Amino acid sequence: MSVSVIGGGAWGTALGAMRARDGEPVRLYARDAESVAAIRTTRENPRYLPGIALPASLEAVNDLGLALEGADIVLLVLPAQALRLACRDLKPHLRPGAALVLCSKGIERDTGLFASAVVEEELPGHPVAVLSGPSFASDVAAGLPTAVTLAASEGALAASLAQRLSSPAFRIYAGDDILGVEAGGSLKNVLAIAAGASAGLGLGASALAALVTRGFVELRRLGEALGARPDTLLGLSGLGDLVLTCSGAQSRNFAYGLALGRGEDTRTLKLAEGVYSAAIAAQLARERGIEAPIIETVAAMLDEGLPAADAMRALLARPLKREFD
Ligand SMILES: NC(=O)C1=CN([C@@H]2O[C@H](COP(=O)(O)OP(=O)(O)OC[C@H]3O[C@@H](n4cnc5c(N)ncnc54)[C@H](OP(=O)(O)O)[C@@H]3O)[C@@H](O)[C@H]2O)C=CC1
Ligand SMILES: O=C(CO)COP(=O)(O)O
Repeated sequence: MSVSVIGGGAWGTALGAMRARDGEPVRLYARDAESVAAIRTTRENPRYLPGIALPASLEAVNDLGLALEGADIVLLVLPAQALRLACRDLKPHLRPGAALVLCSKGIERDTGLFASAVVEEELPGHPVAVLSGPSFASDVAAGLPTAVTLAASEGALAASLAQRLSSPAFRIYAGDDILGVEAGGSLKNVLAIAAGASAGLGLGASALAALVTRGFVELRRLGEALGARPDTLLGLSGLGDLVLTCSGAQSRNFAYGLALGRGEDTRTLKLAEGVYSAAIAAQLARERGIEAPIIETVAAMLDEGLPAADAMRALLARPLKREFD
């Protein structure tokens, strides 16, 4: 069963390198011809993963047809907002029955859909799984130990993909709660922006712990309202990834919040999926009558220009209440 990776950014390159480390041939599609040329000649992806040597059996290509030729397992590793259009480009080249493993962590802004629902609409008939959990691209590309979740609606598919895609340093736990995995992976990015803003304002480690904990309450409330199972949200793809992403500036979402807190320019920062998911996450919460003040506050900072200091003051000024309702 051959594996192809679509998306030559940090995460696609890291996952391709992880699979190719033991000499397995893996094709990595990047739409940017310069990145492809650089990977082929220097065995590095200088734009997205500088300084990390890529295995020789990872073949970078700029042609979707070639990337997907004979591929039985296709990892889609794209920003959530780019996924729908990319699916339309992939469609004519996909092998019938090829399994699609979705690696985006975000909510489509215009529809409120997670990746699996987008792919269901655009590429019906393909078996679908989602891969998510605490895993920085640079750690995985460097071969450091990582554990993540892979969920598919059929348990047998999840188990076989987990077996096929795991490596000694990349442990994949199988599951069947696609929506739970997607909700955790998307909402933790929004919450990490709040954590970064708190750090950028110099509010200290205690405030950070409070934000992460109360953020997790929101992740659980909204995740469950969207149909996630409680256990999933407590697992690697929920609590696990929230903890990692709120742990420091190695996270792009945390780094984005840090810049907001410090009043720095955010325009040149790397992809932070939470920026694109915050407003729709807040809307999904409102529509379901879910109290999500941290998510609402992040959306207000991003979309209404609410200064980070005012945002944190507003959170602190909320009426006191029981911890658990
Ligand atoms: N980085 C990480 O540690 C992790 C990331 N993720 C998730 O993976 C997803 C991708 O993130 P990541 O790889 O880090 O992001 P990057 O910003 O590093 O890379 C994004 C890649 O997607 C490509 N791309 C964008 N739009 C399209 C398109 N329409 N067709 C083809 N390629 C396209 C970009 O190409 P171009 O260069 O031409 O713009 C680029 O190669 C996100 O949802 C992220 O949350 C999940 C786990 C870990
Ligand atoms: O999803 C990630 C870690 O699990 C990567 O987080 P960032 O996108 O914030 O860097």
